Amino acid sequence: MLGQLDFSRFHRGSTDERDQFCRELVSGLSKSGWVRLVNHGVPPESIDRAFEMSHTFFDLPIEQKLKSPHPPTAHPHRGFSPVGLENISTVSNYRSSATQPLLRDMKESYDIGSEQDPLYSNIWPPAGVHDNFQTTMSSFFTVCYNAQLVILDAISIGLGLPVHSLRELHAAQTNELRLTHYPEVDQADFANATRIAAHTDFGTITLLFQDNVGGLEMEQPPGSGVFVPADSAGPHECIVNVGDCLQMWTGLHSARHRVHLTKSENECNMVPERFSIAYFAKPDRAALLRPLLDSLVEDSKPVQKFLTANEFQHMRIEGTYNNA
Ligand SMILES: O=C(O)CCC(=O)C(=O)O
Ligand SMILES: [Fe+2]
Repeated sequence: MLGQLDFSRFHRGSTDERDQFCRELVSGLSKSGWVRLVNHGVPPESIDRAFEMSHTFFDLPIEQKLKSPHPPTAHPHRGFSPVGLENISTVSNYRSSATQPLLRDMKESYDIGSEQDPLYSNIWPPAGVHDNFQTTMSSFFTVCYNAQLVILDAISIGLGLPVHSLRELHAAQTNELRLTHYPEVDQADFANATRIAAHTDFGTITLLFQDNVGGLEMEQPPGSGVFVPADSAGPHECIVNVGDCLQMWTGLHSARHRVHLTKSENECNMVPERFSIAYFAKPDRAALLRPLLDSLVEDSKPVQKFLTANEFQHMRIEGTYNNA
C-alpha cells in the first residue's frame, strides 16, 4: 500500500524541510500518479458535513432528486445525474493500449461548480427539497478550492517551478465538485456493468474523499493494465491523483482508476452502497496545455498548436452522457 504523506509538513519547519516535502510529494505522484494526503487543508468537520448532506440528498425519492436535473447532454456539467445517465467506459480507451469493454456505470452523482463561474450557473435543489444543501456545498467548494491552490503550490515547488506557476492557471475557479453514490447492487449485476469504469480525470489534480466501503482501484504501475486497491484510511484522508492537464503540463502520469467492487460480505450477494466526494481542479478555460518544463519540449518538433483547457475538456467529456 502506498505511503501516506502529511501535508502539515508543508507549513511547518524550514524552507529546506518544506522543499524536501514537496520533492517527496512530486516523487510519489511521478511513480504512481497518486498519493494519500492527511492534514491537506480540508477540515474533517467540513468533510463530515459534506458526506452527511450527500447521504440525505441521495436518500430522497428519485422524483425529488430529479427536481435539480443534470441536462441530458454533457454541458453544463451541473446537477443530479440518475443511474445510467453518465457512462465513463465511453472514454476508457483514451491514451490506453488496453481496449475496455463498454460497461454501464451503476452510480448516481451531483455536479457542482463555483458560484462565481461566469459561464455556467449551478443547478440547486429547489426550496423545500433539501434545505442547507446549497449553502453547505458552496462553502465546501470554497474550502476545497483554497486547499487545492496550496497543494498546487507544493507541486510547483517539487517540480522546480516558481511557487505560483500552477496556482496562476487556476484563478477563475473552473473546478468541479462531484458527490457520488453507488447504490447497493446484486453481485450478478457486475456482468455488464461496473461502479465507475476505468478512466483518467480530465483536469489538473483531483482531491478524492471516500467512505470505508472500498472498491477504488488505481492502475499500478501506470500503463500496466494492472489495478490495485486504493482503499483509504477513511473519509478524512484525501487521495490526490494527477489528471490529464497536469500530465500535459509536467509529464506526471495521469492516474487511470476505476471503482469495481464485486465482493459481497453477506449471503444474499449484495454489494454494499458506497459514497465518495471528488473535487476536480481544472485549469482556467483559456489556459494553454503546453509543457511547463523545458525537459518536455522536443526541439525536433515543429511549433505545435496547443489546445486550450476548455477545448480539451469539451473533447474529453463528449460521449460520457447518453445524448451528448
Ligand atoms: O468514487 C470514487 O472513488 C472515484 C470517482 C471518480 O473516479 C470520478 O468521479 O472521476
Ligand atoms: Fe475519476
